[in-house]
Amino acid sequence: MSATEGKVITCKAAVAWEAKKPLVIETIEVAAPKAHEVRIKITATGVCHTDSFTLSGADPEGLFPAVLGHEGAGIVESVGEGVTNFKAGDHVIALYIPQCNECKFCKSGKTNLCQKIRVTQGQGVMPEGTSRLSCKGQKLFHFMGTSTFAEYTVVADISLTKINEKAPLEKVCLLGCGISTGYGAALNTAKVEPGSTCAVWGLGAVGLAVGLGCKKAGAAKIYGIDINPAKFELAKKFGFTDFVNPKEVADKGALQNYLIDLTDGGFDYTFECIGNVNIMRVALEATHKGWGTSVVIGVAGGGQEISTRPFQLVVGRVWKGSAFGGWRSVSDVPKLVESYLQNDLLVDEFITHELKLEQINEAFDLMHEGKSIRSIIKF
Ligand SMILES: NC(=O)C1=CN([C@@H]2O[C@H](COP(=O)(O)OP(=O)(O)OC[C@H]3O[C@@H](n4cnc5c(N)ncnc54)[C@H](O)[C@@H]3O)[C@@H](O)[C@H]2O)C=CC1
Ligand SMILES: N[C@@H](CCC(=O)N[C@@H](CSC=O)C(=O)NCC(=O)O)C(=O)O
Ligand SMILES: [Zn+2]
Ligand SMILES: [Zn+2]
Repeated sequence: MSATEGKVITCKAAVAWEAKKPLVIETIEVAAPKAHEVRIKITATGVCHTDSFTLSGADPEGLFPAVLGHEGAGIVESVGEGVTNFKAGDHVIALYIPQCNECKFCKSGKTNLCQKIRVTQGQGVMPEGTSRLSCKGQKLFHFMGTSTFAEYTVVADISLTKINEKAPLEKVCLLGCGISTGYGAALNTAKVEPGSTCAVWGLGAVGLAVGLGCKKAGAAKIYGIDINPAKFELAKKFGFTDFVNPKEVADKGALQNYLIDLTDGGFDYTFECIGNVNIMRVALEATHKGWGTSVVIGVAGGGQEISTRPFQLVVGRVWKGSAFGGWRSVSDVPKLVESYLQNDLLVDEFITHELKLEQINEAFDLMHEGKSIRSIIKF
């Protein structure tokens, strides 16, 4: 039994008091876990573009004040009543898509989108309806069921997976979102085939991981498309074979037409990893007539809509979306950790910066300046 079990823990967290404002390092209170909840000591968290998206105010589900962060790993500090699958000391990764194995979605075998606690997760509270986080007497909202920008957090016991203790938590925390998302979008959602041609818009962690997935699937060509050419050299490590900077071909007409000419009819698979609805259209229309598949991964702001001529679909192009790469979180994330430990999945190569919690706003700046792939906050 830990010394803190059953007690409120006072610790540091980066609090998002309001949209569009830098995070503030505060002392917060983290209440003990209730039934079917687990309190974790977070040891490391990545900073994903989705954290920035929500902080920007564009997320219709964005609530403030909140503790953001959803790419975290750590060690179980204590468990609430009825928790049977975790104990203090377990090494874990927090999961923003849970896996209950009981809901209609889990039982369908057709999706990884467990809906057991999705409503309360979107309301920024635990499944029982209240928050475990507070600061200066004020309630803080949870974020994506994880809130990993804090030294301690509380998650539902279905929003957590136990991993091999040999795995370095400050690396494999990235399997809680970006890497798993891109890798799985290629393997599980698109189901890229050997010999195919692929194109990825947006060479952040998500896009680079799509490249890894396409390479694993045996793609013949993997195009990286980004307006920041500084990403191209690094992307070669992730399997990318060719690069296009849209700014450099802007005088050659619509990008999709340019790419269709360049590739003898278009790509077999394309992936949008930016969150830009105009690029989602370009990515769809750059796929090959008759069979091309385009996967939307990027998250676009509230009110944004995608459009294309329906004829694009009539003639066989397929538009799909992917959340967390289609992985069934509790079962699959430990397997991804094993792949990493067996040198079958790159993880370290995504990490460009290691920062302290006090430096978390620098992680957002580095992302916006295009200077980072992933910054890791080490606690
Ligand atoms: N569906 C899902 O499960 C998930 C979705 N996401 C979303 O995926 C997207 C990517 O996330 P990160 O890799 O963390 O972002 P990031 O900010 O690290 O990378 C985005 C990249 O897009 C490039 N870019 C921006 N505008 C562009 C344009 N017009 N044309 C070409 N390239 C352009 C940037 O230069 C940058 O390299 C975000 O929208 C994020 O919210 C992230 C994780 C999971
Ligand atoms: N809250 C947003 C949608 C945000 C979103 O699309 N989230 C992705 C994960 S992004 C991770 O970095 C996702 O998997 N969504 C599935 C879900 O159930 O939320 C909005 O309301 O538009
Ligand atoms: Zn993310
Ligand atoms: Zn479920």
